[in-house]
Amino acid sequence: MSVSVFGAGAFGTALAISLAQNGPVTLWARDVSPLENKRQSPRLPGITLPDQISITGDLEQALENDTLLFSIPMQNLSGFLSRINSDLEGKALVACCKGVDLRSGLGPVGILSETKPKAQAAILTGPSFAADIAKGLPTALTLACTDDAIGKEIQHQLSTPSLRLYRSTDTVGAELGGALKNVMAIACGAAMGAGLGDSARAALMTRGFAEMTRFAASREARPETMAGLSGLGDLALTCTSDLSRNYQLGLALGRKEAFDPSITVEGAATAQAMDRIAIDTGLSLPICHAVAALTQGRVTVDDVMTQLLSRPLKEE
Ligand SMILES: NC(=O)C1=CN([C@@H]2O[C@H](COP(=O)(O)OP(=O)(O)OC[C@H]3O[C@@H](n4cnc5c(N)ncnc54)[C@H](O)[C@@H]3O)[C@@H](O)[C@H]2O)C=CC1
Ligand SMILES: O=C(CO)COP(=O)(O)O
Repeated sequence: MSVSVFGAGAFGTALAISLAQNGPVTLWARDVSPLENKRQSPRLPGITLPDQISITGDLEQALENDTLLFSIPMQNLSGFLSRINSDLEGKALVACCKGVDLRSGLGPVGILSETKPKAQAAILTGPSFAADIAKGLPTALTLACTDDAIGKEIQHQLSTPSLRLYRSTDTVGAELGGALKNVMAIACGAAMGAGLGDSARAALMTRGFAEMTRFAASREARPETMAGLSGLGDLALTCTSDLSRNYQLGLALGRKEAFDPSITVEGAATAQAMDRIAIDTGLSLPICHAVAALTQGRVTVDDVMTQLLSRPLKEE
């Protein structure tokens, strides 16, 4: 089966580099010139693309392959898919992005399924920094697809000597884990940036995980998915590493420093999307609510901590 990756940012390029160990890969980019000139992505400087990767800006050509990976930021995924006229029947569409779409409240699998119902949607998600994947460092991810036979094919096709994929049929749980852990990483970064300490971060990670699990249960996701790579695994990575952009945004907010708005930070829009869902459904999602207010500049870290700590005492 042949593979195309759409989106030549850090993650799309890293995946293409890893997959090139298995055979030819097509990498579609909005702007091919930096890739063609230097055989490097500006988002992954210093890492040269292997010859197995063909770069193209021609959407139709890239769509000819059987398995299509979408590494486009979440808030742009729906708009990008609307540019594709074909129904992509018979193809496997693998979401490689994390978040909840602000307009629809859907995750990436939901967007793929709604836009291209004749194709098979799946998601590749879990703890992985693009630079680690591109360097061939060992990484384990979740590949979730509701059709287990197709999931098995994709799992084998996308596993490489350094990228180990675990399979699941719980696409809802997998997409929620990846989306929500970014919100929690902003909260943890903010706590650390404001000097609140490691104990506060541990509390936020744990209560954040409880919030993720509670919301996932309301969507009938499986608890073990939340406890796996796509949930707890990615939460642990993103809430504790300075390499995470979501955590970096949190640090900047906690330190009252500016943050470059061109950097892809999925958790900010996702917090807003989750806050809307919480209002609509009556579910309690206090950390999502706090991060939505914080990233929109409506409150300070001090306000957020006062709000969170003054909530009524409850059972764990
Ligand atoms: N960078 C990382 O370590 C990881 C990123 N991810 C996820 O991958 C997704 C993409 O993130 P990155 O690659 O890191 O971001 P990035 O900022 O490095 O790259 C985003 C790419 O998407 C392209 N793009 C943006 N809007 C587009 C549109 N409307 N049409 C076509 N192309 C468009 C940009 O040109 C750019 O090449 C995010 O959802 C992120 O959460 C997941 C795991 C690891
Ligand atoms: O999703 C990631 C790690 O699994 C990357 O995290 P950031 O988007 O916060 O950099």
